[in-house]
Parts: sequence; structure tokens; C-alpha cells
Amino acid sequence: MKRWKYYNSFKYYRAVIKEDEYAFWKEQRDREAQNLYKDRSTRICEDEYEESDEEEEEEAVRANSSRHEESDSENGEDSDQENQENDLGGNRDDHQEDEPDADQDDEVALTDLPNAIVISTVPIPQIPRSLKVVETLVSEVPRSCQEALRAQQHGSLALPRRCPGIPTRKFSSADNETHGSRLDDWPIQVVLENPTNPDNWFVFFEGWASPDNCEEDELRGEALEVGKMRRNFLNVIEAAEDDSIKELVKQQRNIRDAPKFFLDYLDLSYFHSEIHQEYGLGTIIYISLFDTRPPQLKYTTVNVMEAEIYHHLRRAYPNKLFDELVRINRRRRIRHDLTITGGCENEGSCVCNKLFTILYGITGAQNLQTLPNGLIDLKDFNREIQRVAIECSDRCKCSLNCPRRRLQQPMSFPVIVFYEGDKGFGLRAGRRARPGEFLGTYTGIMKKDNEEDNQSYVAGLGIVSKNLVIDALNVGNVFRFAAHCCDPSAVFVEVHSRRNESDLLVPMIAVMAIKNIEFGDEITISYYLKDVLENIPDDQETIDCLCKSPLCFGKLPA
Ligand SMILES: C[S@@+](CC[C@H](N)C(=O)[O-])C[C@H]1O[C@@H](n2cnc3c(N)ncnc32)[C@H](O)[C@@H]1O
Repeated sequence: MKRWKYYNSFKYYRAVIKEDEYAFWKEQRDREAQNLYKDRSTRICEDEYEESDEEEEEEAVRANSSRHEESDSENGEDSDQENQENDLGGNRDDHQEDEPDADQDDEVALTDLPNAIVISTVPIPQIPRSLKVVETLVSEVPRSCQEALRAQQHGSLALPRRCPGIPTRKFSSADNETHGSRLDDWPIQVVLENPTNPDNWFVFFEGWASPDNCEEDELRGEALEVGKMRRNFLNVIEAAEDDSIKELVKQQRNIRDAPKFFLDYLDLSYFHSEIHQEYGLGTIIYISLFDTRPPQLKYTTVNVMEAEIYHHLRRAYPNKLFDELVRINRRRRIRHDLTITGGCENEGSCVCNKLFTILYGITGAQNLQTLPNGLIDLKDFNREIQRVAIECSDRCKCSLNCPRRRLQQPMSFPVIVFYEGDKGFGLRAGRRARPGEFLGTYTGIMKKDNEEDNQSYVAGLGIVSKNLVIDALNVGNVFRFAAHCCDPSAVFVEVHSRRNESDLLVPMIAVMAIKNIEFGDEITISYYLKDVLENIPDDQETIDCLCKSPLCFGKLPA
């Protein structure tokens, strides 16, 4: 992705929200607040798996398809040895089979979670509490997934997996006698529709390789909701596509006919969703109708940086306290437009728009304003102009529930990472999104720009931090899957947001809907400005754009 360039316009706007929009938004927020929970440990995954050949993979998937098949234990033993050699991750050794730590059951407030990770082998003096320092990025199955960890330690079925942070071993029928007695206590990992009986579901328990059957009224909680979301999404795909796709959807619904990496996709969905839940973020479902390899993503909910970047951000001008900035700028007579109100619940003491004027007014960027319902005001929005959203900090004296702290609050927007054919994986909405709604943030490695690097997953910061980019090639979150569309449904927004002024200001890129996005619709962004797409030089290497929009420009710079 290339960075935005050439912005020259600057607009302010206000709007009145409608009652029904407010009710919708409030309901969302209440639901999201309830979703916040528990200590989950994995954020970053380190890939330690070696290649294994296709045959072994097929073998393992076949073995996996039924816990009750005799062949399970044999396959398990074979690949078990290999897995022990390959599994260099810390989980198996670190984890006891005993009950979870008492600590792990304690609720962790969103405010206690880090807003960025710094990689450093030496201690960093006076580092703010809002940052987590690690020596290396490690791969772990979330600590909250105790049964998955137990299976990782004792399961007899080894899986030749390459997805970072996903267990490489499960329980199979061979483990029934020793590990199968706690059925009633097991957490449900996923429920899948039974295509022959709508009231019946296939249930995969966490840590186990094959499903049991359950009637719908026996199931409670979130797993059933996620199962229904998956079913509804397949209905959308089936209704929209041609006959060959319909056939693939049918296979996807029938566990025994499902594509080769089906179980890997189920695991990615579950463990990445678990990581999300710790941060109050939404469910993720990964689906491919084809035999495509699952993405090798090291999952992170927050940006990651080397110590050098941390020091750079600490010294950066926008990191200064508001009062200091005012002192520095007193002589410059910066005028602040008092008509802009900005959505803070404490309008009188909110400094966000003053901050914008001091820090970014000169850039010509749009200063996005929040409506009282938490949506961004899109009146007069122009996606060809770079924009920034300033969120409140403790300096504004508002509460953590202030609408202008949207990215500091739970954001449980659910998404489906769906294999879109020649475009690769893309992103679909797991519920309706409103124009002006933040869907999440684009995370990855924050680093200095280097034109030599693969630019496919690089998003540039041009306002809050001019020289930095976020690279999600190997480390990132679901928003790195968003495809390009010449008439996109969402945009990137640079965000200046920190809970407290004492926190480091870590620039962020948020993804914001600019249209109504319905359940199952693709979430797309335009990787390029219109001007760039209209004027691609003849000698520039290009690829065909597959966005299918009536406004498509046809080609994308390669
Ligand atoms: C940021 S990645 C998107 C995720 C990627 N599809 C994947 O599977 O990981 C960008 C890459 O996706 C593909 N892509 C995205 N949008 C496209 C489009 N409209 N037409 C063609 N290829 C597209 C291109 O290969 C591009 O380099």
C-alpha cells in the first residue's frame, strides 16, 4: 500500500444525529461493554514450525475428521515424534496440567492492557506502564485456553501446522480413556451447523480433534452465536455466487467433504478470537472454500516496535503535554476555531481540537469530529484528503466512556476473513456497520519506511508521525486482509489517541466505514488516491484490479 500524498484542503463540519442512529449505537456500545473480559496472554506469535510434506498434512486432516476412527491413534503416534522435534515454543514446557492460575481468572480492565509492545533486550528506564517490553516476540496458545494447552501437552494427535500460535497437537479417540472423562467441563471451541438437521450442531470441544453432536437447546453462550454467524455468512455467499461456488459452500458445510485445511481455519478463528476478546475486540472467523493454505500471520492487537522507534516517538513533538505545546506556541498566535465542538462529553475542557490546530493544522488534514453517538461525522468527508482523528485524554477531564475515546474502548466488530479467489484473502463484515463507525485498528510492526521492503502490507503514517509506517506483512491483525477497491467501503484514518497524557503517544491507523456495510459485505479500502490510479505511467508495472466496482480504474501499481 502506498502512502497518501498531496493534501491541500481543510474543512470543518457539524451534523445532527438521528434518534434511531443513537439508539443503535448505544445498544452496540452496551453490548460491547459486557463483552470485555478475562486475562488472555497471547498477543504475538512466533513461527517455529518446519515444513512438512503434503502427504503428512492430508493424513493428519483425514485422521482428524473423526475421533472414533481407528486410524487416529496410529497417525498421531507417527507425527507425534516429529511434532516434539518441531515444537520449540514455550507452551508445553511452561504449562502445568493443573488448574489455571488464580490470576488468570481475574478480570483485566482494558485500561491495564498495553497499547503497544516494544522489543528490547536491554531494560528501558522509565518506560510508561502503557507499554509492554519483550525481548522477542513469542508464540503461544492463549493461556486462557487451558484444555487446548492440556492437549498440546498430552494429546496423541499431532498436526503438521505452520500457523504461529496455533496448537500442534490435539486429543483424539486414543486419549478418550485418559483424558476424556471431563466432557461436561470442556469449553466449546466451535459449533458447526449440521446440514441435515437445522436444530442439531456439530460441537468441537477445545483441545479435541473431532466433533460430537448436540441439540441446539443444549448449547449456550457465544459459541452458538458464532456458529450461526458462520452459517449466515455461508448463506450470503451461496446466494450471491455461481453454481460452482454453491457446490463449494455445500462442501464447507459438510465436515467430511470440507477442504484440506478446514481444521486449521477453525483453529485460527478460535485462537485469534480468544486473543481479541482480551482486548474487548470482536470475533474472527476464517473461511476458505478452497484448498488454500491458511495465512501465516503472527497476531497482534497492538503495534509492535523496536526500542529505537520507542525513543523516536518519545522525543516526537506530538508526544509533548498539551500545556507545554501551548507555552511553546504562545508567541505564534495560533488561532483555534471555537465553533468546532467535537463530541467530547466535557466540551468545556476538551483540548482535542486545540491540539489539532497546534500540531496538525498546518498539514491541511481534515480534523475528524466525533458525534455524540461515537460515530465520526462524515458530512463533507472527502476521502482524497488526508485526515486525522484526535481522541480525548485525561487532559480533557472526560470519563473513559466519552464518545471521543472510541479507540480506547471495546470494539467488538466481528469480521470474516474470507478467501476471495485471485485477490487472496479479504475481509467481510460480521455485522452491519454505519458510515463513520470505527471498525478497528490496523496493527503491525511500526518502523521507518524502507522502499526496499515488500510494500504490500505497508500503511504509511503521514501526519501524526511523518516518517513511520506500519508493516503487517508478518505481524499484524485482520485489517491487513482488507482488499483494495476503487470505490471502497472504508478508509484508513490516522489517530492521535492516548488515555493519559503520561502515556506514550503511539500513532495509530484506524479503519473507518464510510458507507453502510451490511453483514457479509466486503470491507475494502482504496490503497491509492484517485489521482494516482488515474495517472499510472505507461512504464509502471501494474496488476489487474479485481475489485469489480463499476468505478474500477482497471489497474493497480504493482
Ligand atoms: C494488503 S494485501 C490484502 C490481503 C491479501 N489478499 C492476502 O491474502 O493476504 C494486498 C494484496 O492483496 C491483493 N489485492 C488486494 N486487492 C486487490 C484488488 N482489488 N485486485 C487485485 N489484487 C488485490 C494484491 O495481491 C495485493 O498485493
